[in-house]
Amino acid sequence: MKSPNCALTIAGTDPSGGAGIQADLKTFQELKTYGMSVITSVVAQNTTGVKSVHHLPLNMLSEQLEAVESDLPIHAFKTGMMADVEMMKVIKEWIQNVKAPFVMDPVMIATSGDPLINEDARIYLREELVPLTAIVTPNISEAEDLTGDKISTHEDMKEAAKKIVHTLGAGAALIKGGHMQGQAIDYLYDGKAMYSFATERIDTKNTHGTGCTYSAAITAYLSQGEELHKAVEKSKHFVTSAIRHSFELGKGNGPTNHWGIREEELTGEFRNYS
Ligand SMILES: Nc1ncnc2c1ncn2[C@@H]1O[C@H](COP(=O)(O)OP(=O)(O)O)[C@@H](O)[C@H]1O
Ligand SMILES: Cc1ncc(COP(=O)(O)O)c(N)n1
Repeated sequence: MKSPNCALTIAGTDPSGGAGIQADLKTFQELKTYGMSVITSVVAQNTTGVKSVHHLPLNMLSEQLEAVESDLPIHAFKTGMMADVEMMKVIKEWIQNVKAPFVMDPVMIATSGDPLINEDARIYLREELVPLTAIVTPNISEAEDLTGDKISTHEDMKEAAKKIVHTLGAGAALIKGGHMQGQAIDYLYDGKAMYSFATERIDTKNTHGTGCTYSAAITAYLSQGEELHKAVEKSKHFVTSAIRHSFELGKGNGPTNHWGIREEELTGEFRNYS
């Protein structure tokens, strides 16, 4: 068999299987992408929240990165939880030798409200890592943190996307509207054009891992050579299906369904985006 497209995630874990590394690998697999993973932190969490976190020693982080990069192709990679500046420095050094699109999910707070990254790390992420990205995918509060501006309207979302590209130096910015009212609308700005991706709001609390799943899907499509705005459009479809078919599991915010898209292929429920 020919060699597959290969995607790597660099992120924290979720033993309950809905977010982090576990969500990323499930997404890669669904999208026929060979998935690889480098763990930054082991997180004891479930659908109700984060219980405790253990950061891997820095040498283990760099040795994992080296183990993957020295042996296998990387066609695209993403980062999720990177808890502190020391870890980010190791990852930055590694990124500088890798010639593949970098998708950053600027993970700061879990859906449960628990912080996943410290204050110094927010600044380092913004100043040193955002400029290396092909695309950064903040939700509303992460976009507010990155830009320093309050976001209340769709116009504010578009302004934030432009600022993240033109002022912070990202390759592109996708501002996710999951936490706004009304339709679930996301805005993508790639430095030239503004695109919007809209779906109906699905009435569910089971959204644990949506951001991880979305950015992993974008990484998978980019690893296949898909053009950026097409990769986002297809990923919006993927994450919407995952939310529509999400699971009533656990006592908190249940996980999304990574095979939701297969259920829709069977029943023919496809959506178009503006
Ligand atoms: N209830 C919902 N119905 C439909 N789409 C949603 C819903 N909640 C979130 N989304 C979508 O899921 C994706 C993840 O967005 P968001 O929840 O804002 O990110 P995060 O998980 O990082 O907080 C976006 O495409 C957003 O529009
Ligand atoms: C290790 C890890 N990374 C990221 C998230 C964010 O999850 P969500 O996609 O729900 O914002 C999480 N809960 N745990």
